[in-house]
Amino acid sequence: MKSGAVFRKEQFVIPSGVIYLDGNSLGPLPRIASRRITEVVEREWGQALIRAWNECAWMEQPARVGDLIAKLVGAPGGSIVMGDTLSIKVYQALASALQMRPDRKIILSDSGNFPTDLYMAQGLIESLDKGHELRIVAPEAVERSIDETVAAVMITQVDYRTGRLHEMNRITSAAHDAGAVMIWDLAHSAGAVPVQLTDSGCEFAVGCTYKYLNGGPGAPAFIYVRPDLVETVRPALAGWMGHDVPFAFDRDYRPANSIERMRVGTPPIIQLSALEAAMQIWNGVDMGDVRAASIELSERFIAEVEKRCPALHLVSPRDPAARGSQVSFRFEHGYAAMQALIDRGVIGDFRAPDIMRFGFTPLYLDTGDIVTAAEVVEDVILNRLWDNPRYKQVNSVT
Ligand SMILES: Cc1ncc(COP(=O)(O)O)c(C=O)c1O
Ligand SMILES: Nc1ccccc1C(=O)C[C@H](N)C(=O)O
Repeated sequence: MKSGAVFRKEQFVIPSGVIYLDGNSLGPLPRIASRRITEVVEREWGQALIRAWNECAWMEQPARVGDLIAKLVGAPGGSIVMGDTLSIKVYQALASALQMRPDRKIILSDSGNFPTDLYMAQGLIESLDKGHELRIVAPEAVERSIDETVAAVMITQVDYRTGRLHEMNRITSAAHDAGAVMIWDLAHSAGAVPVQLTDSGCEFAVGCTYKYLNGGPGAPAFIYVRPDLVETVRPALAGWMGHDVPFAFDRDYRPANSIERMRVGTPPIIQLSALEAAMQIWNGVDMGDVRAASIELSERFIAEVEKRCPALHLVSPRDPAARGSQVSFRFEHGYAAMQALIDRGVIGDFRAPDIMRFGFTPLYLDTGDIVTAAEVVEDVILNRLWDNPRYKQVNSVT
């Protein structure tokens, strides 16, 4: 059975024998991206050389691809630009936000945020040396912790460990009621759940493109700035590609009068081209349909796993409306169990100390995959296949 209108597995390279439940960490290779990379390398870079910046419109690519992302996250054209890694985009958004509230010193985030977001905040605070403080509260406590001392609320919408989903509009309204600036990290949201940035009213949003958007390892991040602010935000990283006229080579920095001011340096053209091609997969895809299919798959997976493996404890919210597009289970031997699963073609990942994480991506997963994956989980858990010295814990990616 297929998960409805959004299923398009034939457009991806999925190795045979693999059920891929880690598209929430690194999306698989879209066939169109593979073809496009070859073309960009051989024809554009190889033949056009430096001329390609003009002839192949390389220079406009960060904004052009930003417009494709904008369609998926409910933002207008011209409000998103691509570049750098997500860590850098978090830094830029946060630095800009703090400049907008010079009298306030608190950055509010939650313990479900991904470490790099918190580290970037800590690093920025040190560099600024103006007495800012990072306040980290429990995910459930975010809304009630927003008060008039908070300069910026910086939250990742979907908790990378538990999959818990924050209500974007509610938290944004609470931030605005207290006069704080709202920054959303959409790393686990873009291409996973419906997002309406314009409706939310948030000032900034950032996200990566190598997960649900399938742009490939190291694909550039995106940053959204609310259109009414774009001519006043300070970009923090004053790189030449964000200059109003980069090729005037002025001595002094003057930011572009558009979202382009959030650019920093030379864009990664090959990687951006892979992403631009990968975005074609979303043509005709409704995020509401993706969400419905994702919920169907994740509900089925939870039911199948709980029926078969009482030793696994769900740590994701049971209410699908309160989850992103992933499901996590706690299991004491989770690391070893995940290695055993991966050995058997069911690829998820592990997050310390004991979380087995599974991502649901209806573009290339169907119910049959989910049931098969649950059967393999059952085999690994009930037959203690994890209890093997080969699966001893090391500090690895998955
Ligand atoms: C919420 C969040 N922020 C940031 C990152 C990573 O940032 P970067 O792309 O700079 O490695 C991730 C995942 O790697 C993430 O899940
Ligand atoms: N960028 C990576 C590079 C290597 C391994 C994992 C990642 C991830 O993206 C992890 C992801 N952010 C997570 O939610 O765990």
